[in-house]
Amino acid sequence: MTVLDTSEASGMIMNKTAESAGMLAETVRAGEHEVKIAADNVSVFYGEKQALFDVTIDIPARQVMAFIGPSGCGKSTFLRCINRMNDTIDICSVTGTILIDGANIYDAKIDPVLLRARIGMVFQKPNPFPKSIYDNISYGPRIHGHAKAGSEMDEIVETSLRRAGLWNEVKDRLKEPGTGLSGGQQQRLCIARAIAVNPDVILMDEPCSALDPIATAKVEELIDELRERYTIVIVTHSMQQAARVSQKAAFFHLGKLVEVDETERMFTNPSDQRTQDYITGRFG
Ligand SMILES: Nc1ncnc2c1ncn2[C@@H]1O[C@H](COP(=O)(O)OP(=O)(O)OP(=O)(O)O)[C@@H](O)[C@H]1O
Repeated sequence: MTVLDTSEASGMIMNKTAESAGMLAETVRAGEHEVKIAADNVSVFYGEKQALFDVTIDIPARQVMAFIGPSGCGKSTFLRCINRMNDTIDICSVTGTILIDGANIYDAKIDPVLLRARIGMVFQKPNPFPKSIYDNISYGPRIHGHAKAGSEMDEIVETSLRRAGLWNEVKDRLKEPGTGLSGGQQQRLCIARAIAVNPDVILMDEPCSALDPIATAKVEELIDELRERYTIVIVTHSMQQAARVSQKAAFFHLGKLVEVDETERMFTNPSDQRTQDYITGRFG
């Protein structure tokens, strides 16, 4: 694996260079939303076992797309393909292509560590570092060379916490440990941490499943605000949550992508019987 320097890698992955702008144009369909992520025939194997079958999907920029489907259908597996987290699982192999802004993220020249810095991820359970609130946010920008300590870093920390809707709650306790916050605050801290490295895609794997209804409502509100700036993909078990936060939904079943549509249309008028059965609670 070639290790690229940050500027080269971010250029390859995200910047609208002349080349990627040209490729991007190919991925934009007339009259549709700009495509941010284009997956083509993606299959995933855990050893001999195939978990995902030929998934082809376009994920629009600056919208929220929800991945829904019964347990074990491959939602998280596919989410992890988008930032190459599956690379960290020894027995896992991925075939097919995924383009982000027209650049193939599985290209041999892409360093997955740098890729993951450009694609934020928020997990089921809030997982702040055992560090202060400030250091939770400043860690990423520092190791990726976005800013040094000082006023520049203070500004990144404040902006990230403001965007995550947490600033007013923590501005007087930035030196206290992140783990001392409530569960909902910790999850918003993790979202702020993801935002701090200036990604344009944020992946969320059941981000509210460990939260109470009030904290869930806050995170959902936040997701709605964040879509102005970021492309968000969220795995959720909750149909209500998918309906509340997403504009598009993708329904997976037994490792196959069954249907992708506007969330509202999928929930009122699904085109596949399996989707209909799932959303009406017949299985899953
Ligand atoms: N690390 C792994 N090793 C082996 N098999 C795995 C691994 N991770 C997932 N799988 C298998 O891949 C399939 C898809 O799992 P995945 O976790 O992606 O589904 P999911 O739809 O996200 O499920 P859930 O909603 O329960 O989280 C399942 O059969 C699962 O057992």
